[in-house]
Amino acid sequence: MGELLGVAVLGAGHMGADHIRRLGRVVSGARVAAVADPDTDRAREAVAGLDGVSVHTETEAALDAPGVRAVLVASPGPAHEEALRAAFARGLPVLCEKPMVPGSAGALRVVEAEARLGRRLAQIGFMRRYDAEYRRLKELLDSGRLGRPLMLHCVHRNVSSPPGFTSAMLVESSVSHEIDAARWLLGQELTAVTVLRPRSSALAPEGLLDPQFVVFETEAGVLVDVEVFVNCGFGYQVRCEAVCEAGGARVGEQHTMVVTAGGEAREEVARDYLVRFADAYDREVQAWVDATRRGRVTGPSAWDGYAASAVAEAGVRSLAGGGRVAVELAERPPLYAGSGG
Ligand SMILES: NC(=O)C1=CN([C@@H]2O[C@H](COP(=O)(O)OP(=O)(O)OC[C@H]3O[C@@H](n4cnc5c(N)ncnc54)[C@H](O)[C@@H]3O)[C@@H](O)[C@H]2O)C=CC1
Ligand SMILES: O=C1[C@@H](O)[C@H](O)[C@@H](O)[C@H](O)[C@H]1O
Repeated sequence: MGELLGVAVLGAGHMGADHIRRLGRVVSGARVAAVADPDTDRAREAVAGLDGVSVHTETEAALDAPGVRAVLVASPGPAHEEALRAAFARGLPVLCEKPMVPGSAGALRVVEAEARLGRRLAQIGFMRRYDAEYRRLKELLDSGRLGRPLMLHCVHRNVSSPPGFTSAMLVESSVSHEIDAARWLLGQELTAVTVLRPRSSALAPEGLLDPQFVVFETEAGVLVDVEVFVNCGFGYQVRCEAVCEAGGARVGEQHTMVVTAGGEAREEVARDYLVRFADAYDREVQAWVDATRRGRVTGPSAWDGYAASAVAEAGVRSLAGGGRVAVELAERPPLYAGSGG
């Protein structure tokens, strides 16, 4: 069906390399046209075996490379605002990894820049919305069969944190997924956050507050708790249980194979998000490619990215000893009516 969508990928690290593989070999309708990464060796390694990809050190050079019609941003969060603005300036649709921009001020600047364009160009990489289990949970909650949701209990565990991961990033980077998932599942904004600090694990790097226990309140009085533990050592686990007036539902427990041998049953645990959410990333990127080729923008919006950053920022203030911190959201521009919570 027509010409392949030429994509410029910014950042060829863990996520960028995986998205390059996905665009080049998994999804249909797209090809990698250009890659930008200051580490050109890493970029070249990521595109090995793919034809017709130009490699650059600068964002602008990649966006202006021949054949580029869309952008996938997989650079570190602090580089996202500049990348989004460069894409907007060229009218290029963009799939931007989370967090859209760390910090509410920069995230709001992105929302305002897109609102000035008068049309959506950005989709934010909250892939849980494309995970089969989370989608079933969303459908069940929306059906009303369980009555009104009262609480969500969430678990988010990583084997180990990457170098440079800070205590604030447990909220800004890891829990940003639960913030978006809760807003989406419940169809409500989160209005306050309290971050509690249990004693830190001996497996956590010196000075890292890990684990943390985060409690969100929503505008309709639902409580959402999240255990986030990014150096648990034993596996990647993401779970969510909804407790409603007429029943409950859990996701995230069966995403595995159970091996029975030698008189015992052994359950495999994913090692990381690339394994646990492989299908969700595939569906996310395929949906983005399909919509982009039809001239549409769907999925989590820049407003959803902003709301997640504003909630996370309140969480970081709470983590720093602020107790219960209220979330202040800017007025939602009409462009985003019906978007997210
Ligand atoms: N959706 C998800 O589940 C996940 C999302 N992420 C997000 O993906 C993004 C990248 O994370 P990782 O791949 O883990 O980081 P990484 O550190 O593995 O890779 C980042 C790459 O970006 C490059 N880079 C740095 N500045 C750049 C710039 N201005 N322009 C282009 N490239 C630049 C670095 O040289 C590096 O190769 C982050 O926003 C992160 O939060 C990461 C892991 C999972
Ligand atoms: O987005 C992600 C990482 O950036 C983050 O660091 C991890 O905690 C999450 O599990 C992963 O999905």
